[in-house]
Amino acid sequence: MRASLIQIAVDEGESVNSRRERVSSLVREVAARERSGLVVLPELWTTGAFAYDSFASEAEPLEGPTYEAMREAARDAGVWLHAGSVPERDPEGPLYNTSLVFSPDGELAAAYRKIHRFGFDKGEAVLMGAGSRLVTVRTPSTTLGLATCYDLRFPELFRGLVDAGAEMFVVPAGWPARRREHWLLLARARAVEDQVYVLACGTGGTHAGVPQAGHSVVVDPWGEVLAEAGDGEEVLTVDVEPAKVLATREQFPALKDRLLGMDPPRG
Ligand SMILES: NC(=O)CCC(=O)C(=O)O
Repeated sequence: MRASLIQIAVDEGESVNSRRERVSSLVREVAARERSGLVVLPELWTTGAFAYDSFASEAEPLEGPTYEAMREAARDAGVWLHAGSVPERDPEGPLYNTSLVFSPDGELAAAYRKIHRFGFDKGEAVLMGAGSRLVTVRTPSTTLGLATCYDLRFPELFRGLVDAGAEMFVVPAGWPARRREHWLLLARARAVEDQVYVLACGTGGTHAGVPQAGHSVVVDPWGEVLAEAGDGEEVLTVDVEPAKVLATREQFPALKDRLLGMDPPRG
């Protein structure tokens, strides 16, 4: 299975509408050129993950303009498309940071509302609601497990996805350059501890004064980095072998040694 991650440069000089059109074209071009079966985009690439001031004004209903543009792009290209995330406006609730996955016929295969919101007592953490549901997507070749950016710091979420059958974690992000080493380390850690592929797609450029880490990365179930992007806009294409997940788990069956019922400390 061939996967292409499109690391988008999210800069303020480009309007949301222009970026949406540009990214729709890119999805079609990349899928055709690279012959990808799966294309992945980053977190909140319409606004930028740190552009807190524009979350409310650019929020969309689930089936809003980004949904429409991405479903058409997936269908035209005939690919599985993880369209990254959008600021979603729930008519009966708060905003959510919602990832969208489309099948090659342009149907919505899954929507995942980010569970761990970033910002402590400001930013996304106060402007958006928290999702509560783990989401996996079955494709004909593998099962994807969905997570978004800051979720990467919470290993229990990923164990939950493994227990639900995930073999490939897809993690769109808008991670800042200042913590790039955490990003790379955590992507590899999740791959090694859960013996899965990790496809982690970030943003480049600078928005809201926050230079982005870039360095999208694909890690195999042994923790080897198969490809890593630089800082700017870039496409990473990698052939992944879903059978390698089972092979790794058979060769080194650490997941079987999990202790599920440990005693609490005394005292
Ligand atoms: N958009 C995010 O979730 C940012 C996460 C981050 O900066 C970090 O975990 O560090």
